[in-house]
Amino acid sequence: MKIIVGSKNPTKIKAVQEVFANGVISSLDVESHVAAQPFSDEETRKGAINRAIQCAESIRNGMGIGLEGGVMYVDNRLFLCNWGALVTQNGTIYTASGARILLPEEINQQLKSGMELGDVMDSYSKKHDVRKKEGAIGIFTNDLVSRQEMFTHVVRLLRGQWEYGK
Ligand SMILES: O=c1[nH]c(=O)c2ncn([C@@H]3O[C@H](COP(=O)(O)OP(=O)(O)OP(=O)(O)O)[C@@H](O)[C@H]3O)c2[nH]1
Ligand SMILES: [Mg+2]
Repeated sequence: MKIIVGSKNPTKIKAVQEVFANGVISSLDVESHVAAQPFSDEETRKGAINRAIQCAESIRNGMGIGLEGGVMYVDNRLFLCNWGALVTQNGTIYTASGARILLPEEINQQLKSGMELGDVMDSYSKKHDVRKKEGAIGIFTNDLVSRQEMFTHVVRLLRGQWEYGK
């Protein structure tokens, strides 16, 4: 099975490689066509779908997978959210959401000022390219759950729905 992942972020690519271990996985830098920092479940999910569609349309006899991180509010508290989409060669779209975790209020203020979480996380954690390594979810779970592990769970949910629907 040929699969194109709509990102060059290694946490996303490795998640798909783990779940589709026998697949032929490649990656494509595609636009999410949503804000660089999605601010709701709907916008984050749309970004994942947009990525997956572009990937599916770029390959014959293969599938596209889009993975998108974002933030959303529950009771006025800012949570990290994650969404994935799988688009089959006949255009069927499966979606699934991933783990959520509360973000510190100071990060909420910085995102509301227009910053991207990835940039905020690097300065907050005094690390480089957190978005490509443990992720915000890794930082705020004391590395118990990494961004790749979180996306792996999302991709399993996508694959499971695809297999059930076959
Ligand atoms: O450090 C982080 N740890 C995380 O756990 C996380 N989840 C989301 N984001 C940020 O939210 C925006 C959209 O996310 P995103 O899906 O576009 O991710 P990305 O930009 O890293 O990948 P990609 O666009 O190259 O595929 C980007 O600013 C991401 O950095 C995170 N940053
Ligand atoms: Mg991005």
